[in-house]
Amino acid sequence: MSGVPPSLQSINSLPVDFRFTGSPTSHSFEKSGDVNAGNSDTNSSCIPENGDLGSDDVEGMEDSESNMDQGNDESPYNGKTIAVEEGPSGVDEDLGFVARPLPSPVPSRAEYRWGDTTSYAVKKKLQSWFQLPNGSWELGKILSTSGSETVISLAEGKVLKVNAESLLPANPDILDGVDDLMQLSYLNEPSVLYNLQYRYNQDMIYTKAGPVLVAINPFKEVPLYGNDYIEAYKRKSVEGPHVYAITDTAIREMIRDEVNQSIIISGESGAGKTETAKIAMQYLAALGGGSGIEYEILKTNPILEAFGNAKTSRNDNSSRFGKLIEIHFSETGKYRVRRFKHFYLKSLEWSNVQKVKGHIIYFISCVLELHLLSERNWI
Ligand SMILES: Nc1ncnc2c1ncn2[C@@H]1O[C@H](COP(=O)(O)OP(=O)(O)OP(=O)(O)O)[C@@H](O)[C@H]1O
Repeated sequence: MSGVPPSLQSINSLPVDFRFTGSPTSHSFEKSGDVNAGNSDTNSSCIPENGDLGSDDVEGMEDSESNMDQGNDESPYNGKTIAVEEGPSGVDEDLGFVARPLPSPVPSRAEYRWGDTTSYAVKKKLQSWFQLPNGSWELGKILSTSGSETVISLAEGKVLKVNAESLLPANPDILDGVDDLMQLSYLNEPSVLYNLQYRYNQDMIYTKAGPVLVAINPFKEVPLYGNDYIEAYKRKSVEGPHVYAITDTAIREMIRDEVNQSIIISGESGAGKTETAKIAMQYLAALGGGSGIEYEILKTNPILEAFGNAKTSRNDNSSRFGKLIEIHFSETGKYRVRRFKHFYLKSLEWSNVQKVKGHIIYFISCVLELHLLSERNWI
């Protein structure tokens, strides 16, 4: 398996067993002022030739759009307007039941927020994202606006009349590929997906989201690892988002604040949790000077995997065990950071409870714990 999603599909609209297909550079989604890019696979067949898809919303898309809404009920991006229903509430004497109170027509704070950015984008005629009925996002340029109706030009010269509230503002080109999603002016679903894809196309598989590191599985070798990179992150001569940087921060904060640290690696099966844990351990092992028990533990991985892994429909090398890896550091490490001969790794395996016990634990199947211990407590 390799490659990127064929288009900027909505997270909520991804089928359960969505697979990556195609090559890493195929189907790349360009963003330009002319909006002449995008995925030709997107659902153009449902768009009438005159491009006029109705005024309130996109006509001719009702069926598929309502399907889309069903899949996106929780999304703040589904462009739904707030239904203001009128009618009595209280006891209905004819029917003899207590009518439920009607939803408040007052938008929530979140709705105000999204509404504000959308109207700002429309007013300024910024590039905006429009969600097609198949869930893909397409970039459009706002041509004109009157009332709630907006005319946008999409890829391949398609011109649509849409409800302004169904649009989400896109970020200016200067923010393309920022290494922290927090830097985006507009933090909405298509902007996040676009930014991740933009970086992924250049083999930048790591992106920060504040203190969280987002990693995209490249399904190929990427030139981001090895001694040169480890040295660079140790010296802090590079600052790009990386597992090495997260691991470095964890260890430094453990030593500085004398507080144990945990690195929680979560993601669906095949996302790359096990590989990511190994990359973090490589960094710790290198801090230990490149010899000692830490390397021995790393070398046991293939043996553990031989017994504890299996081929599944999602991953040729799927871990059948959850992993908790505790790494104990001596207090003296505080002063002699390089002397990690004092630490040892203890790798605990427990049967794969996360696969049977459900959702939440399922996503937390690899935890690295860094413990600062007094040497006299060592076993
Ligand atoms: N950083 C990476 N660089 C290159 N390939 C990777 C990387 N991360 C993951 N992969 C590829 O993806 C495959 C699946 O990754 P991995 O086994 O770590 O997934 P997982 O999240 O642990 O899955 P599961 O929950 O099923 O055990 C790996 O065998 C490897 O081929």
